[in-house]
Amino acid sequence: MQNYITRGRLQVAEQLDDFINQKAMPGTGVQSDAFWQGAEALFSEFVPQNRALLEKREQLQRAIDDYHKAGNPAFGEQYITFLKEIGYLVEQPEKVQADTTNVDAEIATMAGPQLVVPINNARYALNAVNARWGSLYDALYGTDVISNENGAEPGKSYNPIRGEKVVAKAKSYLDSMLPLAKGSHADVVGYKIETGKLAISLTDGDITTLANTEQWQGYQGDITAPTALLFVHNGLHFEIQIDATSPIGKTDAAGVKDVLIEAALTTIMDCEDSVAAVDAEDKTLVYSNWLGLMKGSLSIEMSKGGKTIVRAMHEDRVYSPSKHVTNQEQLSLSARSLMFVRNVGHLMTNDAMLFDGEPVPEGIMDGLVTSLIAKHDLLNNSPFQNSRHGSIYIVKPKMHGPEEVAFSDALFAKIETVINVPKNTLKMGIMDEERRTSVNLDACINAAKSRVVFINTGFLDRTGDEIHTSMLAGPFAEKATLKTMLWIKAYETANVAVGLRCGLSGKAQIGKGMWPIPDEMQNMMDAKIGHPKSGANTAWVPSPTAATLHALHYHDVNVFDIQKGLDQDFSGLNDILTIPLLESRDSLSADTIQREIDNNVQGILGYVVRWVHQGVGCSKVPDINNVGLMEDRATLRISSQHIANWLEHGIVSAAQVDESLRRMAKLVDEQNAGDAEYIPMMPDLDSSIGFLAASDLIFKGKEQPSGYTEPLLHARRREMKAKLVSVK
Ligand SMILES: CC(=O)SCCNC(=O)CCNC(=O)[C@H](O)C(C)(C)COP(=O)(O)OP(=O)(O)OC[C@H]1O[C@@H](n2cnc3c(N)ncnc32)[C@H](O)[C@@H]1OP(=O)(O)O
Ligand SMILES: O=CC(=O)O
Ligand SMILES: [Mg+2]
Repeated sequence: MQNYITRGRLQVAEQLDDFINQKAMPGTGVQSDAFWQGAEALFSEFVPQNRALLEKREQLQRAIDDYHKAGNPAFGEQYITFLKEIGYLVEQPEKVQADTTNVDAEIATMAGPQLVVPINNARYALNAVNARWGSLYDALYGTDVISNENGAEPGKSYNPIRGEKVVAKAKSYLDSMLPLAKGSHADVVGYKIETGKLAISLTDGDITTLANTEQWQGYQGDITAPTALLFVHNGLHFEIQIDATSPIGKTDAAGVKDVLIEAALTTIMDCEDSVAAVDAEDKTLVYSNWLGLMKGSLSIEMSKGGKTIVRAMHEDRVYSPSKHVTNQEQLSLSARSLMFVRNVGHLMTNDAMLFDGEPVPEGIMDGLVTSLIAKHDLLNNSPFQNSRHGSIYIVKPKMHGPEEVAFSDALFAKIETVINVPKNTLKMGIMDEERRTSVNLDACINAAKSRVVFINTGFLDRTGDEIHTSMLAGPFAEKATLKTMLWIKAYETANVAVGLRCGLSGKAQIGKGMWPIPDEMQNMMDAKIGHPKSGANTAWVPSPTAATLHALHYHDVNVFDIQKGLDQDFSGLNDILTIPLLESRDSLSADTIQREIDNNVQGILGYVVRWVHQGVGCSKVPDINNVGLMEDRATLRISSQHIANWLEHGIVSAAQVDESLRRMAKLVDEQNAGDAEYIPMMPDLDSSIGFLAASDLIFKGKEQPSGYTEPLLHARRREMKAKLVSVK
């Protein structure tokens, strides 16, 4: 039984109430009585509005379903007219100009990777905030960007053949990021500072310097024997690290031991799709990690490589600057990724708080509590600073259209009064990941034009919404084909164009989505160069290593130059609205269908069982070819909606899906056999809560609001938690 503390019309779970009053609030200048009175007023104003917005989603979906059921054309003029008539497609405002102020450089004027991390995993969250800088040597050595050919397998201990390949590759990157006036970094035998300038000795005895001497920013160590030289290119810093006594440095003619590069400029601390947080206990953990990050106090003891270490947030990096940079004694650069917090969307409620006896909309609670916590950063209650401009960065996911953005904008304004911070302190990252947002993006930006700090194409949720919205229009193309079709290309292009025409360049991020194959880094390198080339100044990566590698793309491409040459008037509406249906049912062989179902079912089970049984919100799950895929709630939405769609249109039968579920459950249990924490689904599948959750997600997929997976996942996780408590 949950104990609640009464706060006017609110009841707050005791554990959360204690956390807010005793940990989060002290030091914010916010008084308990005023806070809870403000919170009560906030919920009373916004709960009914939240409900009405959800009802509007349902109403539109019913109208769209009826339209398709009646056999109307799912394209062209008639379709567009219909979408306008029902209020799905709204009149776009003429000229939208974002006027957000006090935005940190990492968001506004820099271009580089954005890391996303489940906030309830302190170990990963700390790793993420520290991923502002990454070792290029480690990133290359540890991934398939360096091939195993010719004896270069990673092996158990250091392989010098692989090491040589790493150094050669890193130096070729240096040649393009930091060209020398003469020769190559591969031929350098010494990097020295002489009379305030860089003197770079080459194997042929010549001494050269940088082609552009302004790139050199400073150094660490003694001026006569620097341990690090700092450079800048395309606004990103990097260091050549020198130590001729280190294991790597002693094999290098110039004593270079590593190249350290600025990597994850920003990180999204995720309370949403990568976490499983279903009750007061889980939400308190989420919020307390955020508090630790905002107060700079989060740390964990962990064992790694046989050693116990303490992981905490990194101190700034300090250099002696070169003369053309500043006359000051020291140059200090942030060693931490600038943090956003992703709140949940408008759909879910959570009984960590009750309002008039009902669980509150979780998004409202997240907004209030995460903002209160972030006030510590504004008041410098931390040895570190997140925003140097007094802003709190919140990502709002899964908003459908401009009314929902306007709701968040008004909510943020009210939260500002409750926690007593200036208007527009709370900034908004708008996920462009629902179809109604994509087709009304100018209006969405307009609805938060003084807060917007990013628009990001969350193509995974967007694909799930694509399927759900047009569930009754016909069977969809195979899952892998969906991401190559007209609609998605137009959506991606339009997002950048809208961002540019709304004045986001220089003020906000135009972002691209996640690389969901964490171990395929060479493929990421081939694919993700497309992001800066498309004019996006950030894109999501799943890990610090991926951030380090993806950072190289922003050296290859100057995004802000690209943005200047792009067509800002692109609309692509017809293409965006072209539903990616299967061209012909006959093109699908029985084998293809079986494979598609098995693959989807395996992904669903592999993810869901850990979510429901263990509370793990983001997993690497092997697909049918044994390739580990990042699975989160958005990828689950796609897989479950896809099967629901094929069931609806008779491409597969319920019996076939059920057979696949049972066969794959055995396989998934086997794949997890090495995990001591894993709770198997077998042998009694019909009473396995995880298995039943996966099955519901498919068979009840058509009825789920917008095809979201949260309602079923939360219910089953709560059931599992209750069961685990009862057997203790
Ligand atoms: C559609 C969307 O909403 S996408 C957004 C949601 N998705 C995400 O947030 C993805 C975040 N990524 C992850 O959670 C993980 O990378 C996974 C689940 C994909 C893979 O995790 P694992 O299988 O544990 O990774 P793996 O074993 O290869 O690596 C673990 C190491 O990498 C680090 N790591 C992995 N991912 C991250 C991350 N996102 N941030 C920080 N560190 C990370 C861990 O700290 C760990 O290092 P440590 O031992 O020094 O602590
Ligand atoms: O949140 C990201 C997505 O792709 O969905
Ligand atoms: Mg998403």
